[in-house]
This record gives sequence, structure tokens and C-alpha cells, in this order.
Amino acid sequence: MGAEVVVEGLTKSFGRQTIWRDVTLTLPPGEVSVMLGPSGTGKSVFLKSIIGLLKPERGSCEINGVDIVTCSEHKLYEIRKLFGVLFQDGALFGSMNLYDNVAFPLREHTKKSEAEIRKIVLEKLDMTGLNGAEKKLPGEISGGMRKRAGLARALVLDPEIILVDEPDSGLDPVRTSYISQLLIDLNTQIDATILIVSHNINLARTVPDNIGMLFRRELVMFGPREVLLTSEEPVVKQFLNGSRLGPIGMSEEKDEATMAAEQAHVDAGHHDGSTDDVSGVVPQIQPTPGLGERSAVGRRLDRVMSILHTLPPAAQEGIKESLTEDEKARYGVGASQFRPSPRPRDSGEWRSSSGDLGDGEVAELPNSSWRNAPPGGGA
Ligand SMILES: Nc1ncnc2c1ncn2[C@@H]1O[C@H](COP(=O)(O)OP(=O)(O)OP(=O)(O)O)[C@@H](O)[C@H]1O
Repeated sequence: MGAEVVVEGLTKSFGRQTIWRDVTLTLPPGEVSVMLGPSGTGKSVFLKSIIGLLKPERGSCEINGVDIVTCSEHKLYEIRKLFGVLFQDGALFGSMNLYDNVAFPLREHTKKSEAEIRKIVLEKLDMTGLNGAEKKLPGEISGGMRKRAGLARALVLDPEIILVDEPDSGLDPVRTSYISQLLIDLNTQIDATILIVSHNINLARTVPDNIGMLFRRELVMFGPREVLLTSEEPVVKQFLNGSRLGPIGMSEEKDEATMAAEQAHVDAGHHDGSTDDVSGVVPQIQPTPGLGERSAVGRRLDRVMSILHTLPPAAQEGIKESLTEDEKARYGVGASQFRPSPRPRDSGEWRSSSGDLGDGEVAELPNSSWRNAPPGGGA
């Protein structure tokens, strides 16, 4: 199973520009999480901070008990070996064929023989659907293939945590669906913790177990997918519907007068720019038949059911509706005596800033009805 990543009170600035502050969340081990946010909100900066390529000014990011913000360079080097990273463009070496690109980390960081390396490289190329393409140069293949080659390379050191920066960038919707399926299949096969940074709505709706969103220099939310997908929070609704109506503007956030003018424009019959009316909890992508079940699914269900009473009512409904009859019986859903058992403080629970929540209580967002998980909280 992949490693847990516990982020607490993380703040990152460049000079006087704060990118985000006080970000607190837990990436549950072996689960898939997506960090959403409009362009420029610091998603890539977040990803680079988690792997220690950038140093946040405050807060901690603990992996296997090591805080990568304050640990020594030596420890950081060791922790980085747990990671596989897919950068936006695949970050392949242009002069090397795919085989050598994928073999590169093994030749650099291990003492494996060429025969062992060959076995691993061919296995990872197979997992990413690149059988037979090993002699191609990055310049000779499509963007989607380059991404998959980048993923194959990210897999060769058997990572416990995979970070994926905008897997959909530059891809058409169909290729984006394929890469979404591939990410779920990889999670099924290796049970790694996966964090995807993206602003692709379809990917966010269908791939992750947990979703977070960065906006206005803070983490607006982070929690089980059902929380964000059923959220009435204006910024979340606007983002998920790709609409001009809401607090997100062309570049910076909008003032109230602009929002009112835009609302009047739409009320007068003009289109708001959104492309679909999908709402609520849509089904999550399942592993390709033959690969078996994702181990994360059962673990996540236990975890989510144990914090169900702390979630917003719409999210609770979404989760209950997705349960099979067996699951309902197992968790006592529908029975009047249903009351999930409390979990330990650092179990990745969704919670409010005021601490633990009781039945029927809800968490709060800054300036709105729901809040991100504060210190100790998370997915
Ligand atoms: N090394 C750096 N030095 C100074 N500023 C930086 C650095 N890296 C990123 N930034 C700034 O941090 C902000 C957030 O950038 P980031 O690339 O993380 O956004 P993003 O949410 O990933 O955007 P997009 O969705 O467009 O990729 C931007 O204003 C960017 O200019």
C-alpha cells in the first residue's frame, strides 16, 4: 500500500506573493486524490512542495514520519525515492528513445543488471500501453503517448506515491479519458497513493477518491469526492460547471458589481459559458475488467463511513446512495440506530476548525457554509 502524506499548515510564498497559506490535508494511503483550482492558484507549486522541490515557509509535510519541510538533504533524498512524478510534458529526454528514457532512473539509482532493467522497462511499457514503441523518440510520438511514457518512467522504481501534474494538458477529451482509465488501472495494480493536479472537470468527477480545491490563496476544501461533487459552495459549483457565473474571474477573483452584472446578463437570456448540466455524484471509473478490484475502495469505504456523520448532508446522501445492499447492511445504513464509530484524530477525517464534530454538526468554509479540513483533518 502507498504511503500516507500528512500536510499541516503549509504556507508557500515567493517574495511577498503568498501562493497559498495554511493548507492542511491528508492524502490517504493508496487512494487517488485530485487537487483542482483555477489557473495560477498554485497547484503545481503544491505538488513541487510535497516532493521537496520547493520549500514552504511554514507548516509540515510528513511522509513515513519524516517532515520533508525541515528534514536534512540526506533524508529528503531517501524520501524522494518513494515518489514517481509525471510532469506536464512528460519531461522525457528528447535524444533518448522510450526504452532508454524509462530505463534512466534504474540505471541512475540502482545497480540492476541490464537484463533486470529490460524486464522492468518492458513491464512498465506494457502497463502503460506502449508495447512495441520502445525504439521511438519522444519527438516521433503523440502527446498522449509521451504522457504514458512519462508515467512508465515514473513507475520503474516502484513508487509508493505518484504525483501527476495535469495529465490532460494538451490532450483531446478522448485521450484524456484513456489517461484517466490508465491512472485508475495503475492504482489497481500497484496500490500507490496518487495525487493529480488538474483543472479538468471530467477527470475530477470520475477519477479520484478525494478532491481538493485551491482558490484565493487557500485550500477551499479537501475531502471524499462526494463532498465536493455535491457542494453548494459558489466557487466549487462554478468551477465544476465551467460557468462564468461565480466568484472566479478572467484572471483574479471578481468584485460583487461584476458578479451582479454577469448575473443580469444571464438573466436576460445570455449563455453563462458552461458546457453541461452534470451535477451530483457521477459514478467513478472502474478498473479495466480482468485487473481485479482496487484495494483502496474497501479501505476508503471503511474510512468514509466512519466519518459519515461529519460530512455535509448532500455528501452523506451521495455516499449512502452509492452503497450496495450488502454494504448498507454491513454499515447499518437505513437502520435507525446507525451511528458510525469515531476514529482517531489523525485518521484523515473531514473536520471543522473547531475540532471534532458530533452527529448532525457540519464543517464550515471561510465565508461560506463548508470548511476545509484544518490541522489534523483531511480527506
Ligand atoms: N519558482 C517560482 N518563482 C516565483 N513564482 C513562481 C514560481 N513558481 C510558480 N510561481 C508563481 O506561483 C503561482 C502559481 O503557479 P502554479 O504554476 O503553481 O499555478 P497552477 O495552479 O498550477 O496553474 P496552471 O493551472 O495554470 O498550471 C503563479 O503566479 C506563478 O507565477
